Amino acid sequence: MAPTLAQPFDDSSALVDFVINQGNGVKGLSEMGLKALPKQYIQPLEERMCMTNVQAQESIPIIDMSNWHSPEVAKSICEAASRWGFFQIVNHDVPVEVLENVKDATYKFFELPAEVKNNYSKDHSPSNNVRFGTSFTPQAEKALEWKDYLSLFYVSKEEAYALWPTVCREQVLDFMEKSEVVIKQLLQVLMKGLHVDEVDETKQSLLMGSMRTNLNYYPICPNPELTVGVGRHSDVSTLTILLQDEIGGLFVRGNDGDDWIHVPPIKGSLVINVGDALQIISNGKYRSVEHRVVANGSKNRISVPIFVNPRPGDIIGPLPELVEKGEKPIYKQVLYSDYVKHFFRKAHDGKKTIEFAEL
Ligand SMILES: COc1cc(/C=C/C(=O)SCCNC(=O)CCNC(=O)[C@H](O)C(C)(C)COP(=O)(O)OP(=O)(O)OC[C@H]2O[C@@H](n3cnc4c(N)ncnc43)[C@H](O)[C@@H]2OP(=O)(O)O)ccc1O
Ligand SMILES: O=C(O)CCC(=O)C(=O)O
Ligand SMILES: [Fe+2]
Repeated sequence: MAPTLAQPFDDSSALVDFVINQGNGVKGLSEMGLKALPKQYIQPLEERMCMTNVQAQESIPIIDMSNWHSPEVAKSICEAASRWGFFQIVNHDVPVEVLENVKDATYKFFELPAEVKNNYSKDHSPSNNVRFGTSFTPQAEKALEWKDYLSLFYVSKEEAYALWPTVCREQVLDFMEKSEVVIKQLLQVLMKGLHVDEVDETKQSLLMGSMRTNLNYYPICPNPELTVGVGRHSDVSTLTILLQDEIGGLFVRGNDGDDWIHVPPIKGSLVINVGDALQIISNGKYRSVEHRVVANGSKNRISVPIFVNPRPGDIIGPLPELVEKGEKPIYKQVLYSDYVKHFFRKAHDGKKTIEFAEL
């Protein structure tokens, strides 16, 4: 029986069929006008956001990039990456219209009919490099997450033109291309902070040899307090460059390890965070920090992260420059694609992914 508002889903397989197999996603559930959250999305108490754990006085650093190569700015970037793992940048070189265009394109993609979006799902997409999905890894999760996404792994412009959805491909390509300048500035400063003065081609390729952009859509949720948009995790990237809209809802783990800090939307800014790959490469000097996204009861939210990564075939481990100076390595050498597969095969579990690389 087709789900209706009066008779939403008779069993779990009907929900999975509607949300995952038919490509309606949580956007489809939200637009049915459900009065209550389906039980599959109810998170255990300990995974729900509790406002008493929010540190309202704290905030992650906001860094003005107009003088990015000055010693003062470089120092604040390196300090933010080691202390917070997260910061926002303003006055960077990515034009504001590029940011606006990619947000509009994200809405355009999610407004497509479910059967069109479903052509990009794991079961139907012509390539693993383009994937429309919902939640994080539904087959491994006890409770699902209230998020739909399109994930685009960049290989070449030609492949993007051939495979990526027409409604968003140019805008995503433009966002990725224009962000490269700031990514290189940040990596140069961060490497200098490790006393690695030259980022040669080999190092550049290790740090930013592959890129993936996700378009995230968090629709209005009937009981936002019972679920999550994205559960606690750290990214597996080197750096993540995140564009969020004006709604808010991203929280970052505070320095004391218990509290959460909201990342307020700032028009024209980009949120930067250190991923596990950079924590490993820097032998723990720069920290990938746990973060999560809450669901919203009255507004749809979008975000567009660019995950800047090593290439899947790269071996990552603490930089030889650090170990040669006598630093004791705390991580082993791992094949990056093995690391990423380990991340994707389990539900979000905070900072646990990095244990895969610990010595
Ligand atoms: C989606 O919500 C998210 C995502 C994130 C992502 C954070 C990141 O940092 S993404 C950066 C990922 N790294 C790369 O893209 C590096 C380059 N790519 C690779 O190394 C490979 O493409 C691969 C990702 C390792 C996939 O390798 P492959 O050999 O093709 O193996 P598969 O069998 O296709 O995939 C393994 C396993 O992972 C699942 N998966 C793959 N890609 C994605 C994806 N984009 N989104 C979700 N899940 C993906 C796939 O389903 C497979 O699982 P099975 O159970 O089917 O075996 C952060 C937070 C979020 O909420
Ligand atoms: O939507 C956000 O603000 C963050 C999403 C996120 O953490 C991710 O996609 O890895
Ligand atoms: Fe993330």
